[in-house]
Amino acid sequence: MEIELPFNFTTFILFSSFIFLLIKKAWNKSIFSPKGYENLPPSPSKLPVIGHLHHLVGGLPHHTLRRVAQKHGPIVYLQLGEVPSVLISSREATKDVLKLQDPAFADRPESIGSKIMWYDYTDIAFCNYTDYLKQMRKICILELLSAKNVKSFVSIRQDEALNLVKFLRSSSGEAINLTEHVFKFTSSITCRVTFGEVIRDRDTMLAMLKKALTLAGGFMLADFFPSMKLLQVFSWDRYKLLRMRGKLDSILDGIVNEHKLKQSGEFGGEDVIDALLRLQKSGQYQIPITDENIKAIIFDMFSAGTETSAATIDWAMAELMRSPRVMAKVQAEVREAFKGKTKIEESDVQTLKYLKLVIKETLRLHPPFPLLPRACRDECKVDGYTIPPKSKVLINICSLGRDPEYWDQPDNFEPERFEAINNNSSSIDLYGNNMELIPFGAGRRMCPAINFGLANVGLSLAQLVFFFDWKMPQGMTSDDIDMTEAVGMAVPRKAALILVPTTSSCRLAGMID
Ligand code: HEM
Repeated sequence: MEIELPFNFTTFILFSSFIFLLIKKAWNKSIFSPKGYENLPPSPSKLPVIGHLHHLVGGLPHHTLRRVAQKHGPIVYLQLGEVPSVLISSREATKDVLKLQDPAFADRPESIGSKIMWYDYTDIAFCNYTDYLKQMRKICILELLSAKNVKSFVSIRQDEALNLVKFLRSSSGEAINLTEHVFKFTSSITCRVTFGEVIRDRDTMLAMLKKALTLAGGFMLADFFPSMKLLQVFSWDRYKLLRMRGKLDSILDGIVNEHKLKQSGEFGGEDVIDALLRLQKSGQYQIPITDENIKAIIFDMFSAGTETSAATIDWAMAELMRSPRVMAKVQAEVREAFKGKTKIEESDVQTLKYLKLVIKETLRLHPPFPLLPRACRDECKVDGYTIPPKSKVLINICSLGRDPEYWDQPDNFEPERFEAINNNSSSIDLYGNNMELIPFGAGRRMCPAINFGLANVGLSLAQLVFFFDWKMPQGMTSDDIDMTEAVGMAVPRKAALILVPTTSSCRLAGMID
């Protein structure tokens, strides 16, 4: 997410007038300094009006902020425009925020993008920690993504993995866009789980989602000056968001109404919308569930479930291609485990120890959400420093995963780091217990779908390396794989991964025909 800078002429005029007004206001009232707070965390140099915003320029925010932390320490106070913000980059401070003081930091920061697209924060991911959120998270964990339901999604997952394998077999020896097909794979699973089918508007929704996720990260210029309503009104991005929301609303209205007429899910006859409609009708919850709430939650599932898993599979394949040793080792493990089988079962995937390490290492280097956004409602203390009320708190998962204090040769892709005996990293899990590795977050806002996400990633990767050998397109080597990250809330790779699958017929025989 780079900051949107208003460089076209019309906005330049508006922007100049706005800056003039701000300077005047700031001069008179010093509006943006958090007055009265002693012992704020250390800060870099600050400019009038924009505060520390200039420190975000020059790359994606998790990288620019990592550089800020390297210079100023693990807890840094930043005044991003009008928004008091705190950057957290050490294991100890993260534990303080996500574990020891979890309830105090369980809100989410506001952003125009998430407010518009996620129904005024009535979803789960962007909602503050209110009674409504507690109720909806409970529903999500007990009814929608319970271990029982995640198991019942197995047939959907296997079906879609098979479709992917069949497509790749038909393209054997040809260069294909793996990124695109992996994205289709994860979005088909999320669609079928959420809507009961791969909806005809899937591609429109995916295109909207990509744009919405880019704008929802809280890095739009207007997000930094919430009191400047004019800036919001004239924001071109806000206009784009409102148009997208209108379109999204009519698609989701159609889907919810269809479900009201006919129960159409495929696992146990109930998909996520069916389950939400059932709970709405039962009236068993203290806070009534409205149709708007249902639309917010299903867009949440669709958005949180699609790009995160797709990006993880894509990064893992890119890393495996760049590391033939690891690719050979994981292929050997998977091929040995599936030898003689006629079907790949999820229970078999669960036994693949090295594959699990590959996934862990991928998530360490490439967490889909490198900056965990939290907010505190009241004044708090972290490591003795004052965190002003309503601060935006950004936990830099990317810094934690690559800190040389916690990891040997942190930039190397070395799945073995998690298995070495007498190595502290061997006991590190993904469940929010070890703050140096928290790709699913931690504490009461931790990802409620960790098992679902890991199952999607595990099954697809196992099939990709079991059935196929992978080569670079002619004239290219694995050094040509571009590992640049793209702008987006879940940070995917910028360039598509173009690879050539080849397969041996004996491995496919009996398995997919
Ligand atoms: C590799 C896959 C995934 C990764 C790495 C991931 C990561 C995350 C992270 C970092 C958070 C924020 C946690 C925090 O603030 O502490 C989160 C929240 C969330 N995730 Fe996931 N996720 C994945 C897959 C999924 C899937 C498949 C779904 C649903 C179908 C999902 C649904 C959610 C929801 C609803 C939240 C909001 C929870 C809240 O704010 O209380 N995620 N996820």
